[in-house]
Amino acid sequence: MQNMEELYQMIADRKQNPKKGSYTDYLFTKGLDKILKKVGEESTEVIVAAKNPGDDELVYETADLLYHVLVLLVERGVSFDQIKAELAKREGKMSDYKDRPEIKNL
Ligand SMILES: N=c1c2ncn([C@@H]3O[C@H](COP(=O)(O)OP(=O)(O)OP(=O)(O)O)[C@@H](O)[C@H]3O)c2ncn1[C@@H]1O[C@H](COP(=O)(O)O)[C@@H](O)[C@H]1O
Repeated sequence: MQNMEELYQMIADRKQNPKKGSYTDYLFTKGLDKILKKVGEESTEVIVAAKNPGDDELVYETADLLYHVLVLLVERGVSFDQIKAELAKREGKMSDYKDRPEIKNL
């Protein structure tokens, strides 16, 4: 069982120590534009899956999207701790969302 942080570390390790034949290595070799294209494709697939009945396709496509987002973060040098810190900052602060100016102006 792999949690998100472990998967991030595995992907980061692939970048540091490329493994021939690895799909992750293939993405890093292709570069940022290819990774962004995959994130875009996988996002669309999640949307389509969510509109279809049943959970299996949605679960599968969400796992694909999360993996590709983690590859993107590693490629851009954003650490998993940065994401955790951002989420932690929001903890307990988002319940008054209706008072936030950017929401009011929608
Ligand atoms: N979690 C994933 C994971 N999720 C999805 N994928 C790959 O993402 C690809 C998505 O499928 P697509 O059909 O959209 O893409 P494709 O046609 O294969 O590729 P493109 O030609 O579109 O680039 C598949 O090849 C999947 O194998 C993943 N590949 C690797 N991992 C994990 O990443 C870690 C490193 O794995 P390696 O890449 O094998 O080193 C391991 O822990 C793996 O479990």
